[in-house]
Amino acid sequence: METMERGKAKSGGARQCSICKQARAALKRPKTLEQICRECFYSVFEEEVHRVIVENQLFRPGERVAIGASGGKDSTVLAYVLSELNRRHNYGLDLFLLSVDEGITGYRDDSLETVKRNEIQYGLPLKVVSYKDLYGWTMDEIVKMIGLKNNCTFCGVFRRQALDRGAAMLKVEKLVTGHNADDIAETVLLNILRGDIARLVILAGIYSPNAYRGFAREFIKDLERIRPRAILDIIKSGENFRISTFTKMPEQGTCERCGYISSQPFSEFCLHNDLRMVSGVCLGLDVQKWCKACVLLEGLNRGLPKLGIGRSRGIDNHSKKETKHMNGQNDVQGKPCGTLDF
Ligand SMILES: Nc1ncnc2c1ncn2[C@@H]1O[C@H](COP(=O)(O)OP(=O)(O)OP(=O)(O)O)[C@@H](O)[C@H]1O
Repeated sequence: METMERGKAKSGGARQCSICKQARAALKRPKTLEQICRECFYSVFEEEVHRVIVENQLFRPGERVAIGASGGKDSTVLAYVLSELNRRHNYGLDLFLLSVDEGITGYRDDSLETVKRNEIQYGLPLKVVSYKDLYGWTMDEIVKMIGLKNNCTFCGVFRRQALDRGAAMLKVEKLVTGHNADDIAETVLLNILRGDIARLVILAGIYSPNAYRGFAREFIKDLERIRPRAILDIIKSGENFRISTFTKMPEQGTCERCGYISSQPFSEFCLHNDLRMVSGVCLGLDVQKWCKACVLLEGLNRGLPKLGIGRSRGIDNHSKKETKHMNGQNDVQGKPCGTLDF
């Protein structure tokens, strides 16, 4: 969104809001190219969210809905807008804040303070679930064991499942998370760049920042500078993709170990990656239908943290050593190991 500071410099003076025709315009909306004031922006934004909720029949009266609350700007806006619209339009929803405490000192403990303030401001009950309680590990402890390189995989997979588990504890029918247009456009672009069309359809996952995403972010921000609508158009393209009937879509199942959602059974992962699979036993584990969180956790608990972290080109020596160590034998055939990205 372009603020009027830049616009003013170009036009040489402040403009009037094109909606109320009274206040000074504070920003220019990329979506409509209108120059509008702060108050009018709030009301059109809230009205648009309401329209999306109604047109897509996102909720039913009486439903229990959890808001994934990280304490960041997106979920704070989401918590505010949803509680406000629920009250204003009588949706009849029972709203809750749900926070996952990953156990990252100096980061999540700070943002949880914001969520606690939201609990009071919006009068929404808060449930906090922690990695320590759910998995027995904090992210700080995981990083100590595995290092900085692959920790995003643990954080992302555990967070996704922790939200599912928190939602089950709250007995909610729905869980909503906050995503801004930049994030969604990046995700569309990344999925195209990775050739991951299945993900493009479901726009799945709460992604953690990584270097590749950083490049995608810079690229779309550059595009936006040249053409303000670029971000919205990337999203539109993502929404309008037609998937060929040959594209294999991820199947959702239930993890046989923890009972939560798994989008690709670990047995399939073993087969795809040429790991020996004999009647449901892969790497000595009975992993016929394990979710990725369970595989990662098993790796941590066995002191084999790279178990379940796939590589797209060849299996590295460390992983080979780990899998040998687990079985005492040559269970891994040393063939390429695909990226495990649920
Ligand atoms: N620790 C968490 N606890 C609860 N919900 C979370 C947590 N982390 C992420 N989410 C949910 O997933 C959404 C997207 O998370 P992401 O990590 O992409 O952060 P973000 O885009 O910076 O959002 P935010 O500004 O809300 O942190 C958040 O808006 C929130 O709804």
